[in-house]
This record gives sequence, C-alpha cells and structure tokens, in this order.
Amino acid sequence: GSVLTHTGACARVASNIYSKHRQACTMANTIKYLGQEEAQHIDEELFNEYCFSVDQLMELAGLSCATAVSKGYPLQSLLRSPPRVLVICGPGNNGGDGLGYEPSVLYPKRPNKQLFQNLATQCEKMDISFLSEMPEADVIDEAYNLVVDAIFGFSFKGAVREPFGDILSQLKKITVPIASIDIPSGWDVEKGCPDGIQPDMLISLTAPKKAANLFKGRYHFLGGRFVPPALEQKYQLNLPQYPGTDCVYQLN
Ligand SMILES: NC(=O)C1=CN([C@@H]2O[C@H](COP(=O)(O)OP(=O)(O)OC[C@H]3O[C@@H](n4cnc5c(N)ncnc54)[C@H](OP(=O)(O)O)[C@@H]3O)[C@@H](O)[C@H]2O)[C@@H](O)CC1
Ligand SMILES: [K+]
Repeated sequence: GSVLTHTGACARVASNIYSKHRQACTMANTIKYLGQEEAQHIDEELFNEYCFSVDQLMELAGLSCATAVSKGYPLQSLLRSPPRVLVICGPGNNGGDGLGYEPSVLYPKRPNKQLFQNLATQCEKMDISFLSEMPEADVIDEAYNLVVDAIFGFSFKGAVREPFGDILSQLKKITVPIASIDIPSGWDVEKGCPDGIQPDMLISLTAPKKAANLFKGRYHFLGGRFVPPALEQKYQLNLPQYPGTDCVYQLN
C-alpha cells in the first residue's frame, strides 16, 4: 500500500516538475518576431559572415513559398480551371521569391541587375507568361485562383510609390485569396496597416516580422530553412523544428 502511495506521490511530483519544465520550455521557445532593423542585420550576416549568395537563399525562399502555396491551396481545391496563379513581383529581393502553379507574372519595375534578368529569362524560357499591365480587380477574380504578393519585403518604407499604389488598390478589391511573401505588401514591417491588403496566407521567411502578429488570414507558414544554428542563437530566434525534410513549418 505504502509503496503504491509513495509511487503515486512521486508520480504527481514528477509530473508537476515535468509540466513546470514544459511550461518554461514553451515560454523560452516562443518564436521571435523581428523588427525591421533586426531582419536587415540577419540578412547582412547571412551574406557577409555566413557567405551565402542571394541566388541560393532566394531559391530556397522561393521553394518554401511554392510549397506553402501547394499545401494551403492544393490543385483539387481550386475553383477555376486552369489553375492560374498571378504572381506580382516588386523590384527587390521579395520580388525574386515569387513562383507558382500555372503562373502569370506581373513584373512592372525591373532593376538592371543580372540576377533579376536571369530569373525573368528563366521564366520566359519556361513559357511562363508576363502581363504588361495590372488587370482590374474583377478580371483577376474571373481569371485567377490566387494572387501571390511578392511586391515588398522587409525593406519597405514610407508611402507606397507608383506603379505599386495602383496595384495595391486593385488587390484590396479582389475576392480571390492573396498569399503574401514575408510581409503583406504596403504594411509597415512592424506596425502593419489597418486598411491595407488582407492576405489569406502569409509565408514568413527566416523568422516572422513583428507585423505578422496582426495577420488575420487562415494560413501562416514559416519558410527559409537555411538559418545556421549560431545565427539563430545570436538573435534568439527560437525557430521551430522543421518536420522531416520539409522546407516549411505551419505556424497556424
Ligand atoms: N534574409 C533573408 O532571410 C532572405 C530574404 N529574402 C527576401 O528578400 C526580401 C528583402 O529584400 P530587399 O531588401 O531587396 O527588400 P524588398 O522589401 O524586397 O524591396 C525593397 C525595394 O522596394 C522598393 N520600395 C521600398 N519602399 C517602397 C515604397 N514605399 N514604395 C515603392 N517602392 C518601395 C525599393 O525599390 P526602389 O523604389 O528603390 O526601386 C526597394 O529597392 C525579404 O523580405 C525576403 O522576401 C530572400 O530572397 C532570401 C533570404
Ligand atoms: K510581400
């Protein structure tokens, strides 16, 4: 009897300690949401200290985005046939991350950089069509299943300049879902934008940015499985374990 009672008490104490330990771990493991400067510092370190090239990380980021889209919007769930996806690319690296199903690309402002020229050529050679102008909201709703927002990432600042003001105002009117890469474009990286676009999916790269706390859509994925452990520790990112060989982790 006493052995049993003793064992029971020990088990209770142990389970108490275990649950306190788990609580502490859960708190310590809260994923960090980055401010704009911190995101830029991490970016610089990845390139300067850890010697990655932009092409490498952008390819992995793009793969994460395509994977997240295929998980959130599987082909058989799409309402319109063919499974068209409109990818809108901005002038910076966020624009380089866009990719898709039967994609059409809108790439209205093209910087004179070899990397971006190469990416555009690769798409053209794969017969991916480029649009010459932003379609009206009702045309997008009619022709596409999804819009990938690769317009601005963590370097966005200030009031939106054209042609992206017009593009974002059309995106506010569409009813097909928007999947935003890293940051919903037009949102302040830390404070968001109450009357901005409201994406259905957000794919945070490396680590979520502060504005992701205000994301109200259905799917939040983390992607960019390339952060070296020492860098993760330095910035206390507390990243979750990516399952198996997956390149995305679903946060909600
Ligand atoms: N580190 C990582 O983990 C990795 C990061 N990666 C990705 O890179 C992204 C960051 O890229 P980034 O630094 O090139 O900045 P990003 O936000 O795409 O573009 C800035 C451009 O936008 C423009 N612009 C700015 N404000 C504007 C305004 N108000 N109104 C109008 N235009 C405005 C301005 O262009 P300009 O006006 O000078 O022509 C500027 O050049 C990051 O979010 C992630 O997606 C992955 O590829 C690889 C791994
Ligand atoms: K974006």
